[in-house]
Amino acid sequence: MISDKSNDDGVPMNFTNKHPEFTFSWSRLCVQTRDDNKFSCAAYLRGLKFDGKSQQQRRELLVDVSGIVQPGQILAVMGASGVGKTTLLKVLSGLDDPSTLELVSGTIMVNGRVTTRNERLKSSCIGHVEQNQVFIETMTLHEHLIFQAMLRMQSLSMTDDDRRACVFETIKLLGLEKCTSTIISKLSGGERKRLAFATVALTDPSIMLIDEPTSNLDAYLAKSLMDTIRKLAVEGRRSMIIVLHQPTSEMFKFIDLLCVLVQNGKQAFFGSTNSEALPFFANDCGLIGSSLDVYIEQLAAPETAASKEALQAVERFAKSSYALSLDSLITPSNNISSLSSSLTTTYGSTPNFFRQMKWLLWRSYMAGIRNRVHTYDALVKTFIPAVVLGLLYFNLAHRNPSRLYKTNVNALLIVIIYVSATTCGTLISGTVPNAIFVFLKETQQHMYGTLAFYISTYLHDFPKIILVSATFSSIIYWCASISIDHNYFLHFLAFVSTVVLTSITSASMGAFIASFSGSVESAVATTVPVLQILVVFSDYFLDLKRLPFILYILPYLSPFYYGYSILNKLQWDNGSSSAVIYFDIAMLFLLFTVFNILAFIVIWWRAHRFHIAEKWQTIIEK
Ligand SMILES: Nc1ncnc2c1ncn2[C@@H]1O[C@H](COP(=O)(O)OP(=O)(O)OP(=O)(O)O)[C@@H](O)[C@H]1O
Repeated sequence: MISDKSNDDGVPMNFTNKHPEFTFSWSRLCVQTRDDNKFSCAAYLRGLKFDGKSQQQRRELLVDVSGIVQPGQILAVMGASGVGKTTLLKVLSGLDDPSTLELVSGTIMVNGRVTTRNERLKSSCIGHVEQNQVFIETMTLHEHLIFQAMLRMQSLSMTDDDRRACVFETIKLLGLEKCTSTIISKLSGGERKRLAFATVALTDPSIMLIDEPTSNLDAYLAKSLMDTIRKLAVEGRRSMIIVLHQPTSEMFKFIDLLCVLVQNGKQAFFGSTNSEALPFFANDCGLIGSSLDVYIEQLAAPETAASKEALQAVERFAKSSYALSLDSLITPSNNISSLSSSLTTTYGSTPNFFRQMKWLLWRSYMAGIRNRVHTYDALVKTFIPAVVLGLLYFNLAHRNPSRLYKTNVNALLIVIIYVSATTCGTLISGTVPNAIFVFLKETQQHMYGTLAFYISTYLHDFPKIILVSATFSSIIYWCASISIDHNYFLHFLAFVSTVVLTSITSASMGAFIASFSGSVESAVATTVPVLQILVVFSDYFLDLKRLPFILYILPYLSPFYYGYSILNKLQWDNGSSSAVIYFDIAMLFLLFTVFNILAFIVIWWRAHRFHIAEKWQTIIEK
């Protein structure tokens, strides 16, 4: 519940100013989909569609949509489900996905100056509360906001204590005190909505775009939240755009401007809620009724069920005096004074690298300690096969001193590195795609860079990989009494280190596969067969000298080839082939480094490709 007190007290200090005031306008926006029929492997893996342009069937999502909102005003975008309200908000903030959407034409302006998607994304002054905000579900509400405050609040002069105080005020403002320590996955729909709003409000943006703030809220909470939004807009001189799905007459009290979209993303109205909307719908369109919610209900009807008047609303609006006066307000300006307060002066500054690392590691730790499923999964995958294999091969030397002994030990060596490497490879590919998904969202807000993300993810997962592979190999080593060396302890250390090194190399391959996978499922489904194929090239299953020429390179890419070679020499050569062992170790390190660099490059590319494409386009157009 939102306490009356938080609203009566007014807007907290940190939300009331300092940001520049921006008039936000857009003119004749037309948006189409890039529907692609052609199957492509990259598209399957990433859900992205780059090629096959010739086979595209484009669909119009927005047609000639224009509007303007000034500081202190609230604009509500309304219309039936699927008419393009969310698409409009995403295109305005720059959070649209250029791989599936194409902004065909139109201009988006701040203080009359035309902006690019990249500029809007970079600016700390545009805050977008998405319909389905991405959260790390195992964090508590308070931890989530602390993380956001530490990396997302732009003011460099703020101390960590100031940031904590802002989090406290935001929680109070949105009536979230009751669930401060609740894990996000356990929050109700309404609480998630308010948390999403709080996350963006923390950054004190001048322009706020909020997708369906009142859905999932009861009437009292919806009214209280609208009251808060109104205060943020009026007292904080913000330009607010909200999407409202089911407007009630109560809601219109909070709104200054109205933009109505109808089927296929066409604009049926833009203007003032009080003085223009009622006369337009009643007199110009001839709709039946006397209140705005009744008119909007009629406009939201599907084409087959809509009245003749409702169907003509788009045409009537285009010819109306309201459209003409809107056109005169949204013409781009080359005025120098408006340039001086342009978006480029509000680019967010990313915190320094060590701060990024510190808070990313903190978040991974806090989220990780509650992720019991993942911990149990790793334990089950480590202990059960280790105990089963340990029992099957128990005391191998004494049980089986025959000529089969060597064959059995070699089989056990390859089984150990294969199971350990696959467990570690899938451990990484089973978590990294989700982390990348959150990273791609957060990097748009300039919270942290690719390097800090990659290193912190690695530092968090690295100890787990070492623990899993060392525990697994140690259990089997001692159960099977593998060592025939006199120096048991040294042999044991070399053995376990080899299994760990092979496993972290396989994990780096898992990271590489995960870096371009669209989901955990596709990453794991690719990592397992890749490792299965590579184990065949370990020199255990095949006579590698007889390989066809075309496959000649594969053993050199296989961590199992080097790992098995080291274990084999440690077992039977009694230290006589140390030069070969050093070469194998060096190759494992090389593979580890190369695959990590490749994974980093792919993740960096995914985070920056649209910026680069936009920059190229600007250079070409110049
Ligand atoms: N990236 C995309 N690729 C293809 N089609 C899309 C894409 N994004 C949106 N659409 C389609 O565009 C239409 C408008 O979607 P949008 O989410 O903007 O509607 P909406 O008015 O916000 O609906 P709702 O009120 O139900 O949230 C829908 O038919 C949707 O399927």
